[in-house]
Amino acid sequence: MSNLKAQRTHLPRVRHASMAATQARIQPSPIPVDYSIPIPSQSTSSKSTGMATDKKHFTSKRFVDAPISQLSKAGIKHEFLTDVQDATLELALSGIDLLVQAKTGTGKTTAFLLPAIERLASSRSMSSDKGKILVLAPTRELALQIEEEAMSLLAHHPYGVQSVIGGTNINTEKTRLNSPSARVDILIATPGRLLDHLTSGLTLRPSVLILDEADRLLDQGFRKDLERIVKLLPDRRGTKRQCMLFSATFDKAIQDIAKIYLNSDYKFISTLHADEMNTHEHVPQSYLITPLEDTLPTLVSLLEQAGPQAKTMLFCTTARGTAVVASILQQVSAASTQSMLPPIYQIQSRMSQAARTRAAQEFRDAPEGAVLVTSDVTARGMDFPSVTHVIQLSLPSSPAQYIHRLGRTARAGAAGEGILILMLDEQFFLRLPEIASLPLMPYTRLEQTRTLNFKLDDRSIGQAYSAWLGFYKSWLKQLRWSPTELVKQGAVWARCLGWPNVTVDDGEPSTSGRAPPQRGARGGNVVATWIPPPIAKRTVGLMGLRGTPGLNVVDRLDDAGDGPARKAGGGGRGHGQQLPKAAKPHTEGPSNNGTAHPPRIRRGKAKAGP
Ligand SMILES: Nc1ncnc2c1ncn2[C@@H]1O[C@H](COP(=O)(O)OP(=O)(O)OP(=O)(O)O)[C@@H](O)[C@H]1O
Repeated sequence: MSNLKAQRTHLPRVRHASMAATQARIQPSPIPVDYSIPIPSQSTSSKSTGMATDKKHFTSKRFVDAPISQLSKAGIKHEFLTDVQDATLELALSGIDLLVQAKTGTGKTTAFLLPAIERLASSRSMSSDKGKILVLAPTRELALQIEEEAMSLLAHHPYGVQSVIGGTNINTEKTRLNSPSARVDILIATPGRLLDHLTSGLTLRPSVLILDEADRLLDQGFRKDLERIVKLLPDRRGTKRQCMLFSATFDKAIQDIAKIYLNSDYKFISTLHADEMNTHEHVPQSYLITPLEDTLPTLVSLLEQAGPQAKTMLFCTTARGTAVVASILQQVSAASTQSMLPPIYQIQSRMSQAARTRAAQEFRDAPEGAVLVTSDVTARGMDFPSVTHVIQLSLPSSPAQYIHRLGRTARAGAAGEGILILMLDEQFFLRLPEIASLPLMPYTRLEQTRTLNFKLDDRSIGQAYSAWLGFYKSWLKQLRWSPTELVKQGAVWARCLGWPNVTVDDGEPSTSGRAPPQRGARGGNVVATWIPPPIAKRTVGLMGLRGTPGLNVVDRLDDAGDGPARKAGGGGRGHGQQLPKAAKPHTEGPSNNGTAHPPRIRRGKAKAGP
């Protein structure tokens, strides 16, 4: 991946040569940056990667000289303020409302926490009110990370912090929130869980309200929750509540919505210069176009080329997709003694919160050599140290999401590299105005891809297939796909994941006069064919795909979630199965990559989210 990284010249089980044959041979080169500000603790190139680093988001102002308390100074681990910290500190201390845009990884968390803590300290209020500073974040992991940073900044203050997030025991949270002796001066929350508390009796009177990743919190997914939360807080006009909204991305529409939360004299601060890209210029960004069938082998080859020392975040489109890709990588890694893959971790919203938190911690602690396969739950705000590579597999959900995901590398002036893998029809993404203006170059360093051996269970393939259809359904217009084409492509993906052929009785008596090799229970020919994974009628309806040919629609999935609900003596997929009436089996597509077909397992409780 890095051109300076040692590359393998020969990969095992070579399948075909250069993917890049049709792409221009342009080598991404980092743009020279200004290193004039001395940062003694950090070098300008990364020893492990040789990649360029960028210190230009640091100022020459020191925290020791900043207008903040000694208690706060004692808790800060950094020497120089970043540009966003410098640009916002005094304004935020004055109590004015702020809308702040600054690049990923430039220290926005300190930029909002520090002045909020200072205002609390200067009020000298030691009341036991909870959540005097209320911080909202879109994901649980981010809320936990902000809590950590708040604890560190509060190390010498007499104040306390608590997070309230979904997926954890709400009663434990309530006990602390109801305890008069527990200090919860800063409350950090995900919107859904905060609403649960507010609607079950928690009263908050925050004097500072902060929205981190504010554009995400104000977009469709969270907007209603946010409106309800604000209604459950005291009317802003009757209080002197300060509101601060931070993100790396704010489009015009979101800026307009943001005004609802801000006083009319709010200040908009952007540390992005007018002609500057929203991503870091020193991060080489490249894209790789591949047929859908080659996506997984390409991905594995990329990861192997990065080598066992690379610390990579690999973003997938859906939670179910993340789970199958993680499983495939784990199997590929375990199966080959020659595998160059480092340990594989996984985070997605279908996992228990305990497993998510554990995976995040393990990946955070890995000094180098790890892959975190993840859905968008870690796309924003997460500050994993030393991430050398960000790979985005298939379409990001928006240009803003591309920027946030890429921002998981090259943080705080460190080095990094981003690679976007798109299938052929997804190339329109590169032409979107916000993306076309970025320094994205064709990736030309992939020499070989290889054949993969893995096994996924029916349930996982079925779920990933269904999630895939759901994800791409919302991109049909841009992909120029009809619903039928979507279903056809979904079948290709299911085959890539190893959904195998079955033998069916076609119900047709032989007309050839010759005896068929085998007769089925319906008296017809037993033939090998391919039937897509079953998908519940209700899901098909919700996706707006009712009546689309090529789906294997069933009334409902069985308990295992991997086949039609079985009645005595029939249904289900397997040897000698009858063709479902609604199913038009799709028989094209690649071979199943040599995958086998293990037993079914029970399906867990359904949860929503990436
Ligand atoms: N003044 C500073 N000097 C050096 N490092 C800093 C400074 N301020 C913050 N950092 C470090 O920079 C990293 C990124 O900070 P932070 O997570 O707050 O960035 P961010 O701007 O919020 O990023 P994102 O947009 O991805 O949420 C963290 O590891 C943090 O400790």
